[in-house]
Amino acid sequence: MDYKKYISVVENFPLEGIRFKDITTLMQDGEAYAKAVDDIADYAKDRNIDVIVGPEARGFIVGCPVAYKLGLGFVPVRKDGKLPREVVKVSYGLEYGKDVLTMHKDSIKPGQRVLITDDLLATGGTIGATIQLVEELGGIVAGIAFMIELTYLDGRDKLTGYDIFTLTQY
Ligand SMILES: O=P(O)(O)OC[C@H]1O[C@H](OP(=O)(O)OP(=O)(O)O)[C@H](O)[C@@H]1O
Ligand SMILES: Nc1ncnc2[nH]cnc12
Repeated sequence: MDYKKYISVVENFPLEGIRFKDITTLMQDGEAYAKAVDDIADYAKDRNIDVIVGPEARGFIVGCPVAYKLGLGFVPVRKDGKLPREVVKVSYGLEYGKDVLTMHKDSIKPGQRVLITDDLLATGGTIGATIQLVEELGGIVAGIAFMIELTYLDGRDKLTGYDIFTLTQY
């Protein structure tokens, strides 16, 4: 599928100079959204995944339907102050800011094989922080899947040693 046909590129959002890749137009199209989920689920199938992990908010849009399709659980990674029980925390930088991510301490069991999902790989800050949280809990990052990769930001360089799958690249 030519995913770029369904993704909108918005200039200067949310800041001057950023070319925002908007997946809401892809999600609006049932066939394109289903194909994106199926392609990521196919990638995950041979990787012996126990659980899917995705960061708020767009990581949920990708990870939850993949988890449902594979019959697996989904663990949310959330910004600080959103999860009600004991958490592990990490701070990280993004293409346009800085934030703190958290995960419930009991959400991953040591040795579980994890697929991390998100809509987009930019600088790799969000996924680098998500990997740190998963590994702090003893999880094994068995794969990382994105709909979009912004190759000009070299996010992959922060993720060397991990298996990365992306549906389309800019
Ligand atoms: O590779 P990075 O430089 O970390 O950038 C990519 C991240 O930025 C966006 O999330 P954002 O923090 O804007 O939050 P949202 O999903 O809640 O919109 C996007 O959904 C990725 O998670
Ligand atoms: N250029 C971009 N478009 C959409 N989401 C993003 N997250 C970080 N950079 C982004």
